[in-house]
Amino acid sequence: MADQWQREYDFAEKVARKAGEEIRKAGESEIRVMTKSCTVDLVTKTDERVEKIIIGSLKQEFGEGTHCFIGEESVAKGEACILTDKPTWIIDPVDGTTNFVHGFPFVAVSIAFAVNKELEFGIVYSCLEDKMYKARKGQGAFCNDELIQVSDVKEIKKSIIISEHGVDRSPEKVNKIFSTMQKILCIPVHGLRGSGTAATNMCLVASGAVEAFFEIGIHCWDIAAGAVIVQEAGGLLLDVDGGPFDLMSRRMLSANNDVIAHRIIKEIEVFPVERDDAPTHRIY
Ligand SMILES: Nc1ncnc2c1ncn2[C@@H]1O[C@H](CO)[C@@H](O)[C@H]1OP(=O)(O)O
Ligand SMILES: [Mg+2]
Repeated sequence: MADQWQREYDFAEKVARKAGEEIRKAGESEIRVMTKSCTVDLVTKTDERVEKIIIGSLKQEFGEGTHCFIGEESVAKGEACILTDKPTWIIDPVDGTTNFVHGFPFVAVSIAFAVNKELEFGIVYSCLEDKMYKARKGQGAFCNDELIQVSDVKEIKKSIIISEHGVDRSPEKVNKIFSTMQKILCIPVHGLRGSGTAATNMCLVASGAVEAFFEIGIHCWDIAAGAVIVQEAGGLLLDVDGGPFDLMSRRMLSANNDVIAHRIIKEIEVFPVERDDAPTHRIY
């Protein structure tokens, strides 16, 4: 059916905008910060409240029990993080919580929808910049309703690459992350960047501002919506070892093309992380 999921897609955009408005308003008053797995893994009442608003609105619109939900804060409170064949919303209410707490101006709402374990569409609302990124499978990617495309740069020495360092600060992991960054920086590339939100980072790949973004330790809700946007903008998604992308693996490389992707993969020092859908799942 040509316009199957169109109603969900249109509604998701409205909900993302409403969530973004809530985040903007909340950022103007005092933000009470709490921690989750460790002292640098931050969460606020806004994360929890906005997730409730998003899931509540979706349930009200589409009926209780018809869809499944994977939301960052619900999973943090012990709900399952398993992707089944059922229509499933994958939600990060505030991607870039650390940025939000500090007033660093990149914070995004990320909402994706999957059916039969395939992503149908993704919405990333970068709410402080007021940029609405969206893409639906087979229909192109857009920022504020204008078509976006990945960059056509093929020379790694003319690229900007994004990576982040996550919240796990064990020296062995930090060493691996910085060793990878050092090798990439010394190729040399034009620059290394990071906006502090994975969802926005993926939109920067999709809109051609950078050539690639990779991270190990990322969660499915950080990247599900961005994954559709990158692919629909002509980019590709891979595992950090060059294998197929797996949404639940917590390993992701998005790039404008396979030349850039494989040049970066040569430099990535992989370290183990527990899958999002591991039975013993712990967030960190
Ligand atoms: N353990 C982890 N490792 C790596 N990235 C993580 C992470 N936990 C969260 N992130 C996400 O990675 C980016 C910064 O590294 C943000 O998008 C952040 O999402 P969050 O703000 O929703 O927690
Ligand atoms: Mg996130």
